[in-house]
Amino acid sequence: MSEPLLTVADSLKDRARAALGSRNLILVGLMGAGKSAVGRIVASQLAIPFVDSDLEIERVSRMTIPELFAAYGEEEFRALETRVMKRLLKSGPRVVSTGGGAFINERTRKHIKKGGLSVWLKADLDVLWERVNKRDTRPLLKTENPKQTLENLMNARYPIYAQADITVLSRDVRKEIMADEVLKAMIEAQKESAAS
Ligand SMILES: Nc1ncnc2c1ncn2[C@@H]1O[C@H](COP(=O)(O)OP(=O)(O)OP(=O)(O)O)[C@@H](O)[C@H]1O
Ligand SMILES: O=C(O)C1=C[C@@H](O)[C@@H](O)[C@H](O)C1
Ligand SMILES: [Mg+2]
Repeated sequence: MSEPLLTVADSLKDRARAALGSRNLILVGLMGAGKSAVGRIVASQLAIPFVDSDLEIERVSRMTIPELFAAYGEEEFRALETRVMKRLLKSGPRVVSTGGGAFINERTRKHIKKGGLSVWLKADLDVLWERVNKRDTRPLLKTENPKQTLENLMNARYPIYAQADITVLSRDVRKEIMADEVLKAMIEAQKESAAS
């Protein structure tokens, strides 16, 4: 009896999984880009563990992120984020969705660069705003004009996110489609590095 043919979707997952090897896949980008939502789907497609650094920080500190910011300030939060990220990236493969500021912090960025393949989910202001304005759980956006703050963060941070290994445009399409785009970009990046 002949083997069943692989479907296109299966081969996409298998090829992306092979491209990753034992490295971690680390999603970076601004609040609302879809790191948590898309990362979870990508991990399930690749059949590897998923971890969200914001949730892990909340788990180990037994505090929410707004509580951490209020009690200790951003600097302490960043120090905790660096420690958590270093630990999460020690062994792979896994998909790690980061908090929006993780890749911006120099020490955390070093761990991410060393810890695997980084993917920037890059979105425009309107897409981000549409997603983040529904909840007020992000301390950095508790300002008089949060949309302007988001735009300022984009201007300051986009040149740094651009250092990620791969950039995927986070558009206003279903999360599953975005997850497939991440898998395709992983395969393309592997082809390019094999050719160079
Ligand atoms: N492609 C998408 N289509 C529709 N909704 C999306 C998409 N991606 C994300 N969302 C929704 O937008 C909101 C923000 O997404 P998510 O929490 O994944 O962002 P994030 O990049 O992890 O942000 P943060 O840095 O704050 O953790 C969520 O409610 C999520 O379900
Ligand atoms: O963009 C940021 O700096 C942040 C994003 C969130 O994921 C959280 O990590 C926190 O609210 C800070
Ligand atoms: Mg998130």
